[in-house]
Amino acid sequence: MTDTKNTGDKTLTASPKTLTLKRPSETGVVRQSFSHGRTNAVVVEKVKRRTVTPGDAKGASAAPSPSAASTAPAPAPARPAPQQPAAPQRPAASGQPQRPAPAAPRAGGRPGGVVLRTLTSDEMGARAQALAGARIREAEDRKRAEADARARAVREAEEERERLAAEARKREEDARRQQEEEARRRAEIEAAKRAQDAATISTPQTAAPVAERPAASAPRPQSSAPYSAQRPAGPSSAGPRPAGPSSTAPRRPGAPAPIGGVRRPSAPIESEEPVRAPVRRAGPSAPVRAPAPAKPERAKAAPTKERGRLTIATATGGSDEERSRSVASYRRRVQRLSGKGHQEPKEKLAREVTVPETLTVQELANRMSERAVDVVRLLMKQGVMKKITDLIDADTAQLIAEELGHTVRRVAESDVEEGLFDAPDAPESLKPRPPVVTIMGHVDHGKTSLLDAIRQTNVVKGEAGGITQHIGAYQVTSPLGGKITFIDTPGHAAFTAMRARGAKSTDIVVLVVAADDGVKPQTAEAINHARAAGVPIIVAINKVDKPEAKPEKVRSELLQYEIQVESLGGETLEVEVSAKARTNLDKLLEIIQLQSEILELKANPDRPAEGTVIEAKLDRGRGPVATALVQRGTLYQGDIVVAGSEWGRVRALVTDQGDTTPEAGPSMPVEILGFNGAPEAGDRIAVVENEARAREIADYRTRQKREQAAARAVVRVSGLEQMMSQIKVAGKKEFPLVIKGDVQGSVEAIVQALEKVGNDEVGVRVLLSGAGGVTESDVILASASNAVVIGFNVRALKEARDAAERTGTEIRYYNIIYDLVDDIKAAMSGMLSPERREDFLGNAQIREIFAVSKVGKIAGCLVTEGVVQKGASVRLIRDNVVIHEGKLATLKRFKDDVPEIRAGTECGMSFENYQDMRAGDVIECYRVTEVKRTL
Ligand SMILES: Nc1nc2c(ncn2[C@@H]2O[C@H](COP(=O)(O)OP(=O)(O)OP(=O)(O)O)[C@@H](O)[C@H]2O)c(=O)[nH]1
Repeated sequence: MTDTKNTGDKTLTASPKTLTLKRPSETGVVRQSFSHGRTNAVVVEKVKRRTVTPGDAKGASAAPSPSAASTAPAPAPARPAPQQPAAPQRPAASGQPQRPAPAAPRAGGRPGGVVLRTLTSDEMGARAQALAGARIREAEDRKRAEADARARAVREAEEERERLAAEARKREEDARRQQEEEARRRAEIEAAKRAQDAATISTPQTAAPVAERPAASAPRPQSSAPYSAQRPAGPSSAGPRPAGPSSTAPRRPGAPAPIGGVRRPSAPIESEEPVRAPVRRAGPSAPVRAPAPAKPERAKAAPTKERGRLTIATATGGSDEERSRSVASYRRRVQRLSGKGHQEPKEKLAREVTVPETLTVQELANRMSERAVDVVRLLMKQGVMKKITDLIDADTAQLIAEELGHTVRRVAESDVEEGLFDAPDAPESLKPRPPVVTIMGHVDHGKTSLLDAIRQTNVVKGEAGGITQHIGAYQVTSPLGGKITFIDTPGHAAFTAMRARGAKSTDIVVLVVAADDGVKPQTAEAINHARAAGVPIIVAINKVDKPEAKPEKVRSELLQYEIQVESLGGETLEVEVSAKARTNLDKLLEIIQLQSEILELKANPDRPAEGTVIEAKLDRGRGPVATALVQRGTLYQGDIVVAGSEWGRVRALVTDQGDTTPEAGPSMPVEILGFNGAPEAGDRIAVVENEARAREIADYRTRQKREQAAARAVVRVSGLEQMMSQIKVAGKKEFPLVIKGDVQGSVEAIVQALEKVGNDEVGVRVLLSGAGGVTESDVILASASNAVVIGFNVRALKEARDAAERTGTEIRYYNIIYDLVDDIKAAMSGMLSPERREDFLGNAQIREIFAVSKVGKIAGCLVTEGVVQKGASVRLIRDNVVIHEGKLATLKRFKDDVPEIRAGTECGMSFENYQDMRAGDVIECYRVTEVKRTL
């Protein structure tokens, strides 16, 4: 232990062994500067130590002054000295300076350690200065803390206000939603009542609306779970509304008053509005209740994400914590919570849906005003997998439409033609019209000559080969003043179909019979057509100028066909004419007019026109041209017309004289320009109200045509017989042709004529037929099928000629139908397989069978009849049954090969590839020759 005494200017330290005298030799003040701006002055003292031996101790002990002895207690005898020297003594021994130890109160309350000297005035000044600085800083800190507290209080008040405002909005939304729920529930109950479904209305109407929610819509978004779970607790647990900040919360004008009272600001909102994490986080007093597990995580993550973000709120001095949801965001959230399924169901409109025979899924959906995807879903439910572009039939469409609560009106596609033709006319609107006369008769009996004579024109000379090849229609004026329309039908059998059409649109048939030729097959045919059409006949006995003319014979021959002419006491008018000599032509016209007067032919001219196409062609300069006969109404230039699968706007009307006319009344033959394509002879023409209708009808007819063609292509097998015949047809050789003609009628006639040329084995196959020149595409089509192109009264275009040369396709031109048919017939004959003709040679009987090595079996025979020749065909007959047919391989007389053996001679025979001969078998020998056949 060491006792230290402060002796004023020196310090005496006594220990049992050593006594150290410390003298302050140097002192100073060191100023310490700290980083936070404070400074401290420290007094530094340097002490010199001197070590004294025990001998010196006396002197040393005697040396101190009595004052010093009285103040310093004698340490040595009072306290036991430590055995080992104190650690601090070592540095003292080394003579190093020692800093005074800080004064620490000892247990006895006496200060121990080094006694410091008093502070200097500088030190005191520095200390006072430091103390003053510290006080100033302390005051500043206090002020700052107070300011912070105030700002925090303001912020908290603001935040509280925001939260209450949000709460008020929430209450409004709740109220609105509750009303919607109520309305929806009422609607559901109404619907349930309508359906008279007792089960669905079993839910009590007085039940809390929120409690019904999950039941009303099973699949709810996940987020709606806490909402619905907590919702009942809200209004019930809220209790009476406390007067407080909530009463000042902004309320939307017109919005219903919040129900259920105001909740306490913290806990209920926390638990009910877990999404509002930022607001909750900001509140210092907001305890985090236990909401859905995911939500607090999101709330924690938010601050790190938003840290450092510059927003308007932060820029204007606020903080992120003060942000609140916008009304739109709130609305979105409410929508999300309520889910799509909770939207008030739209009132269902039951429609009358027009369902045609087929329609696409999309089309059906459009007609029902439903979503196509719903229709597809319904179809899938019924096991029908369809895309929206797929076609469905009317039955399926009806099923779907009725499932969706609509009514169905089924319509047929053919309904597009409804009301197109034959609308009845009021009797008072009917006015007399000219008769339409068709001239019929056998070939070369003078039909065209007669008409020509009547028209005083020369049509005969212009016709190729002198044969009428298409219908012409003309109007003439009778001597009695009235007009008569003539239709000139060709007389050749190939034109039967066209003639039949002519009869249909005819009021009177003039049957031309040549007096020198009498009644012929086609005369009879014409009679039948006229009868079938219910058209009266006028007999014109022609060529009476000829010396060999026998009109009486004609009259009597007609009796066979139940035509009794007037001169024989019958009702059929007859007149002897000569087209050549122009005799009795006026009489013929008079008779026609008289007959028409008897018929009282009338039509309403003041209605949209109807008519029949007599002929149609593709004219190079004028486009498609249809020769038509107007039968009812009046056709005007500019009218929209439909004929067959073609339609168009009438560009021009041309009379039989070649003049254009703005209109064509009943019974007037006229050429119509403006069709999109050439219609077919016999097609009925109708004027329609607009292009859309015309297009609809044309489309429908095109579809029908295509379907009919496809139906023809379908092979229907029923019964073995039909199957066999079809195999035969399938094996039929075909002569493919592409036929192009000047007019549709000619082409039709050619096709019919050629179809008659074939037989069971070979026949014509027309790949394409139509009016117009031979085009490049015709040639390409023909080359693909190795077909021949026929041009009747037309020529090939240059490109077509080039294509034909390139592909090696043959183009043949004709202007006479007979030549064409004969050529095709000859060509087809070449395709016939030659006829096999069998010529009997002789019979031989097998007497014995010899087995010869390397050769095989040899039959030893006797020729019983005729001759047997080497290489000839043979039949082996056993018991009258043919058991082998083949060739005779060897024929030997003894050992020599011979070409033939005559009856009564024995010989040896062997067959090609056959060994099973037996004694007693008969060998029939014959030769096969092939004969070329013709059609
Ligand atoms: N002598 C005489 N010859 C006639 C008379 N009428 C027509 N011919 C002749 O009979 C031939 C045939 O006349 P067409 O008018 O072409 O006979 P078609 O019935 O029209 O013949 P297709 O058009 O082929 O059906 C022609 O050579 C006429 O000159 C007539 O009254 N007297």
